[in-house]
Amino acid sequence: MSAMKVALTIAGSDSCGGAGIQADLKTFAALGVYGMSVITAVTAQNTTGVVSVRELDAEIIRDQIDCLFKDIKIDAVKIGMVSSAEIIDVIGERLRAHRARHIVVDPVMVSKSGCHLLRPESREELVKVLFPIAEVVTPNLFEAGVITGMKIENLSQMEEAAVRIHELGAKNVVVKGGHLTGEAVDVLYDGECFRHLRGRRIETKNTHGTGCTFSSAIAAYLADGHPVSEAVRRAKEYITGAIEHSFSLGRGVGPTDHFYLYRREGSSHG
Ligand SMILES: Nc1ncnc2c1ncn2[C@@H]1O[C@H](COP(=O)(O)OP(=O)(O)O)[C@@H](O)[C@H]1O
Ligand SMILES: Cc1ncc(COP(=O)(O)OP(=O)(O)O)c(N)n1
Repeated sequence: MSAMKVALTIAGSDSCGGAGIQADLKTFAALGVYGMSVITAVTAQNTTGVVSVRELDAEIIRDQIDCLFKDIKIDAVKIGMVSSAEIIDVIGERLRAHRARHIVVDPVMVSKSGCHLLRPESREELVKVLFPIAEVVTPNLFEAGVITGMKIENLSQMEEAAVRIHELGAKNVVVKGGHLTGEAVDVLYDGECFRHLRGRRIETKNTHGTGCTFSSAIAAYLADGHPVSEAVRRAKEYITGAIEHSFSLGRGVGPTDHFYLYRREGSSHG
């Protein structure tokens, strides 16, 4: 039997479990990878929005990272909500020190409900410190627009944004088209070629945590030894299925289902 693969998420906690650390750990588990977490911030959040945010101190973030890397071989790392420049700096410095491999950066900026999960004044630091250590970065249209200063409304603009983000140091860029209309197409750029990852658009309001789930699925497949293009292709298939089986929870935007493949026929949810 081959050794268990291990993935680490460095992200914020989402109290309602649809995004952040909780979505990442569910994704790792569903994909058969052992999941570990470094929490950067705690959000009080439900399906209708984010009520409040508390960043953790840089020291406890550093200690979480150091104690894991000193003890355990980590096959891939996903980075989500990082909140502030100080937190970004400690993550970048410690991941470099530990020579972390297969880093996926989801440059989370604002939640779907409109709450800032990264201080706007720290956006440049995120790009400067975390993009050069990333194997894959996964901006959505808004994030790609902020990073490049472009207005992005179609596939050719997504390609141009991917090239510019690649120039900022990320080895592979996936610009996600989840917020366009029509087919859900993402653009992968590896510095040489573009690949269009096409998925059927699912008509649902329940898309809480889609970006978190997609990026942690990429990390899980990288941990499992897949090359980037295959990891991204499989992650796209996984998020499409998870959105297809998303469900209503609470009064707002419900979560995706990570475990639909495991449910016995006949079981149901709302
Ligand atoms: N309604 C949908 N139907 C199918 N795929 C979707 C839908 N919404 C988002 N996706 C896919 O989910 C992934 C995450 O994208 P997106 O929702 O844009 O990220 P974020 O949560 O960062 O805004 C992408 O692969 C995107 O194409
Ligand atoms: C703690 C935390 N991290 C990230 C997000 C954003 O998640 P995302 O997958 O981009 O989608 P929405 O939550 O905005 O639907 C979050 N909400 N909370």
